[in-house]
Amino acid sequence: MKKMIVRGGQKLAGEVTIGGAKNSTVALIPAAILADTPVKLDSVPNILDVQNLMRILKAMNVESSFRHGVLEIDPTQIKESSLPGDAIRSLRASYYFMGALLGKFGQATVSFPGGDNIGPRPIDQHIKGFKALGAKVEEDGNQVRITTGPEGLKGARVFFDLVSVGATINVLLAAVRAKGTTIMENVAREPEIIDLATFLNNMGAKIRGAGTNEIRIQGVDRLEAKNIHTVIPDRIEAGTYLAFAAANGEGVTVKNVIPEHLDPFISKMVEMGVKLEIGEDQIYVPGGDNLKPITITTSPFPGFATDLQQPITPLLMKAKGQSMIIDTLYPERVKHIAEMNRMGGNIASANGVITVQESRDLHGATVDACEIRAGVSLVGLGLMSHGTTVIENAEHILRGYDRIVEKFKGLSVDLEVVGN
Ligand SMILES: CC(=O)N[C@H]1[C@@H](OP(=O)(O)OP(=O)(O)OC[C@H]2O[C@@H](n3ccc(=O)[nH]c3=O)[C@H](O)[C@@H]2O)O[C@H](CO)[C@@H](O)[C@@H]1O
Ligand SMILES: C=C(OP(=O)(O)O)C(=O)O
Repeated sequence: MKKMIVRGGQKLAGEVTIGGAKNSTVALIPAAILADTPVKLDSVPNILDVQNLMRILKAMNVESSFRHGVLEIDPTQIKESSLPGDAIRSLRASYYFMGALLGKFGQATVSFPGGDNIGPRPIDQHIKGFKALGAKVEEDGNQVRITTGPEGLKGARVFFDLVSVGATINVLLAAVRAKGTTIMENVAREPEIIDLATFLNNMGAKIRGAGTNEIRIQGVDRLEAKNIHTVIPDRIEAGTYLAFAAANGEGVTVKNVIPEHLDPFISKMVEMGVKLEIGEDQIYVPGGDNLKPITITTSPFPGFATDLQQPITPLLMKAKGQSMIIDTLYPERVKHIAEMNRMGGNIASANGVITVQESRDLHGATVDACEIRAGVSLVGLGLMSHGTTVIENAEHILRGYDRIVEKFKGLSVDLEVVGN
């Protein structure tokens, strides 16, 4: 188990450069197996999810190498094989191999994925989409087996009952090489979906409408990578540093940001009274005082991201009065609350509403990361507290935060990761 040691009372100051988006990268890597040529991705974050995806690729005889943010993947010798269950279970996005393998071979056998423990995470909409394309889906214990007849996948119209990032991406991956046209309605509009569509279109795919609520895909026989694809900046990592800089900073510039991807988050910070200076691709945070409480309701993009409700919580704890969070996507995403209250917080959750009171007397404690965003929010709170905070199960944070120790060092903050 890895532990993160956070010494309280350290202020963030200086610059931090945001890495490539985890939630793009974890879709782009499975998508790479659809290519008939080697693929190169740039601005890839150095995170555990990438290492685990590389292990899954290796099991399929797909060689990959990762150096200085460049990930090279050679899927030309790919073989259908059984995939390592521990790697599959270590991250959510391993379920994208269902769509990608289905697109490539017309069949896939993949274990149920892992990912953050943030409440129920069904995959019924993914399965609905695969079935609409003509696949047969059987669940056998912990495995999902998806097959097609000799005809393979056939383009179809799919209407999703709810907006799901994962289902949109998974069905898109299957449809890219299906015969004919697929029309997906009520799809997610997250920037990471546009990034994936851009990557695939540059290889010859015919995907239109990514970023709107209807995507049309005309299946193609071949995909060839001609250029290196640069992953978009991680808006969740950016939001995390912006919130921590406002809560506990003395002037921080967050670089490599697409401010439009953070509109609802930025407007909530401004509503609190944080005086952000927003440039074309960077945001300066002078630190925040006399903050007003706010109410946040999470929703699919372009709404306030559920992945940022926990990272903004340390900032809400500085506001004068009670803030409220309603997480419509994951009402049970509350693992951080007990841990923060052990550090002197006063947070409660009832009937789907999280209430966050101002907390002045925060102190370090031994706490559990629980999951990626709960874990990182404890880093932010630890820095605002007296004494030392030890965050156990820090692997959760390292799943998705690129070179976090190095980045905090660049902000004059000394974090330590210990253990194996
Ligand atoms: C790797 C990745 O990109 N992860 C993100 C992705 O997760 P993920 O793709 O798993 O999240 P979804 O967008 O699918 O989930 C949205 C909501 O739909 C529900 N649902 C989803 C699929 C389904 O078949 N049936 C169903 O009921 C979920 O329980 C949830 O309440 O989007 C989430 C919501 O923005 C983010 O928190 C995650 O960081
Ligand atoms: C929930 C998240 O990730 P995943 O879907 O990979 O579990 C997240 O990034 O906040």
